[in-house]
Amino acid sequence: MGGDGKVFTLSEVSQHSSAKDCWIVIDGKVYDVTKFLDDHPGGDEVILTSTGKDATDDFEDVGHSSTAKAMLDEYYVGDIDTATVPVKAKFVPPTSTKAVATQDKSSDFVIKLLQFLVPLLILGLAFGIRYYTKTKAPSS
Ligand code: HEM
Repeated sequence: MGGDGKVFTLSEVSQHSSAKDCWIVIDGKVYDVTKFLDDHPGGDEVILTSTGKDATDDFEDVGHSSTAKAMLDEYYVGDIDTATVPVKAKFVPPTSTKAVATQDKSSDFVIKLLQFLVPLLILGLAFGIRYYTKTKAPSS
């Protein structure tokens, strides 16, 4: 089946969400899988739950074989108007980058301070011991 360059909106595609008339969207393309529903090895239910939305992730997550991917062409009816498909939410790390940056800066400062203070402390201790042992030592 050829697409004839047709472009559908997501709401148009959503009108074909039943077992008797079933369209799905995968990778920006619209497929009329009505005739395939009964033959689908994964059953018709899974395909029906993937209607009315971008089913690319559903299709990819299953790990369909190249044979399955090649079968898609047969059901191609047109393209989706991508402007009508909601953009997927992007992953946002739980802590803001600003907080992480400040945390990094303060621990950096503590490390630098310790790098400066610890040798001084050791030097001071060495001088202290030297002074103490020198004054206590019996004079010859
Ligand atoms: C036109 C679209 C689709 C085609 C041509 C198709 C084709 C196939 C084929 C040939 C298999 C057998 C295994 C393989 O060769 O990878 C399969 C399995 C499967 N498909 Fe699809 N599929 C389509 C859409 C979907 C969608 C939208 C879902 C939704 C999640 C889905 C879920 C599954 C599952 C769960 C299996 C595994 C069945 C099992 O191993 O028990 N498929 N599909």
